[in-house]
Amino acid sequence: MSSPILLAVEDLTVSFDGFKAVDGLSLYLERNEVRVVIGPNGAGKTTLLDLICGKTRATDGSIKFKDQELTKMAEHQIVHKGVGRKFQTPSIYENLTVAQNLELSYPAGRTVFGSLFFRRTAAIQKRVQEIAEEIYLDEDLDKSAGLLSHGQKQWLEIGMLLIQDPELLMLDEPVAGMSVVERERTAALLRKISNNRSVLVIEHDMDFVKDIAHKVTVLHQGKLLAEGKMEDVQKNERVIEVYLGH
Ligand SMILES: Nc1ncnc2c1ncn2[C@@H]1O[C@H](COP(=O)(O)OP(=O)(O)OP(=O)(O)O)[C@@H](O)[C@H]1O
Repeated sequence: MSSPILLAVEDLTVSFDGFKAVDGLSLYLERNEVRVVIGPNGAGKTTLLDLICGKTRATDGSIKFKDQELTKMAEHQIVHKGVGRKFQTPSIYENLTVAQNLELSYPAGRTVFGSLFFRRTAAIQKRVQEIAEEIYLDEDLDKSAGLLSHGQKQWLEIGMLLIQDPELLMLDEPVAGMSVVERERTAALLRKISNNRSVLVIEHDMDFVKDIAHKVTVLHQGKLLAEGKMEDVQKNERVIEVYLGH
């Protein structure tokens, strides 16, 4: 049987000119877990995701994904291992349709960029349809992505990651700027996604966090301040002092 731990971060540190944005952090993420990382501005949340996806190099410590060390790998290799990352601003192709955006993200899609319109195989179309249903965009497949609402654009980008079937999906503030209804649908989407993959989310919206988190990790000044179920973390006096009380 495979280990329940999908991602093991141990003693991770990154120092920018002597300033430790992430400082001796350890964190273990299980398969099918939704983990939310919270903490005040500058706590090191985004830097943690940057380290895991290879955008930033660690100064010290280790990041193991399925027992393989990621800290020395290039970003594209990490993607290939099964780690998907969504940044705060959606990076979709606004002048292509929803379907085309998804097709381009299909694992073989980029290599057929030039001949995209001739290579819509049945397998790709089926997968695009499945993903579009999952992200609530199956009725908008032929719509230009630029015409979608802000929330729909966020879902499309999640779909563009899902079509690559990552085992770990990382999202930076996925519901920022979304309406209440869009937030609820995003929570349902993330719960569904985690049936067969792990999700690591940075979020400031506490109602949303309560809705999705199996466990919460609180960072403060690059270090682990608290970790556990949201109901317990909420009662932690230090967490209230540095973050939730504000
Ligand atoms: N490349 C870099 N060079 C120098 N300092 C950096 C770099 N990247 C991040 N930092 C610093 O590290 C600290 C942590 O930043 P980070 O963006 O990870 O915080 P955060 O918890 O995501 O905050 P927010 O909630 O505001 O997004 C900040 O003080 C930031 O200025």
